[in-house]
Amino acid sequence: MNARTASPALTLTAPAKLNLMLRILGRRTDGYHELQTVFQLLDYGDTLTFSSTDSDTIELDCPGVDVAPEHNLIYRAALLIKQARGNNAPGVRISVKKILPAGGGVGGGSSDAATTLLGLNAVWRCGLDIDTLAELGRHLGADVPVFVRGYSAFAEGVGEQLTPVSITPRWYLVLTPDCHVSTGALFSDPRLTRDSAAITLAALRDRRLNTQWLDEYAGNDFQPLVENLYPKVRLAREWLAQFGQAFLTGTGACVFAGFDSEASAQHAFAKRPAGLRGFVARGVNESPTHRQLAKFAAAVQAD
Ligand SMILES: C[C@@](CO)(OP(=O)(O)O)[C@H](O)COP(=O)(O)OP(=O)(O)OC[C@H]1O[C@@H](n2ccc(N)nc2=O)[C@H](O)[C@@H]1O
Ligand SMILES: Nc1ncnc2c1ncn2[C@@H]1O[C@H](COP(=O)(O)OP(=O)(O)O)[C@@H](O)[C@H]1O
Repeated sequence: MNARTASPALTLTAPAKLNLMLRILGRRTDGYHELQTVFQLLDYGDTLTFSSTDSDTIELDCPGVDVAPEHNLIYRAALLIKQARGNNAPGVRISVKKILPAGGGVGGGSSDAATTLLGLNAVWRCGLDIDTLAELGRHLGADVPVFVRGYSAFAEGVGEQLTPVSITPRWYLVLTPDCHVSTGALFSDPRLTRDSAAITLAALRDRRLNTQWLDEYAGNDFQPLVENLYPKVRLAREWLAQFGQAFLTGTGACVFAGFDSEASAQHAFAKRPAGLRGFVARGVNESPTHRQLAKFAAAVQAD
């Protein structure tokens, strides 16, 4: 192995998120929307492995994502880090095990992008700090910074102003209706309501969001429009509602409900209507990616 390819392979989880509440407050002059949302990270996601190669290219093996390789958010994130590194970055192969539904509102593409920024920063020893990586991520998508920072958060602005929160841990059953919702098309739909009242930071109290807080503020402003446009989403959400409050995440199409135990979530999942896909996952306040990165850094240092 030559000096430019000396890093060991690194495998990281790119976790999913749920929007436990989402309010659209208004539209800015640049067309983007002011939001308030609670990002709940999940201990469940895609797996990305970064291996050094002897070439100086970025090779991407990402089956299951229906976009040209150069438009894949993983490739675009890798290019950004390569440019930020400035001097000749070694080659890398990025192999992806994709389990999150693309365009499902669970942030799979954004999380893959954030994990690539974090992973290559470590493998290539770029030394970029989290603020710089979050800023790079913002150019790839509004949801990328929360995954770069790696904590569940109350988000404002277009989703980049983050206040860490501690959410009472729960298990979530997430269902994936078989339809693709375009985020851009929804935001530009004239029927979308954009005038929700803002939650004040004071309402976050001590930043501990328990189930009582969530019961009070839960709801997603995209839900009525999405259910109108995609009846399969409404059917899935109504089926879930027999187990407790059920909501759309992000712009959909996934819907979710919270449970007190894994067993009760799995029990409900086992009863789902035929043909409906989904998964059960635990809500976490810290991203699994950051835990794995800390282990990698310790191993590299000990080497
Ligand atoms: C609304 C959320 C909630 O999590 O939906 P999901 O994507 O997760 O479903 C996200 O913030 C979405 O973020 P993300 O999916 O990264 O969106 P981007 O690629 O940045 O933007 C896609 C398009 O949506 C519109 N857009 C996006 C974010 C925003 N705050 N206002 C907007 O108007 C813009 O037209 C933009 O061109
Ligand atoms: N690595 C990737 N994984 C998933 N989607 C990707 C990826 N790269 C680019 N995309 C594109 O980004 C869009 C949104 O992806 P995603 O983050 O999964 O959606 P959402 O924000 O709704 O959860 C997809 O529909 C797809 O066209």
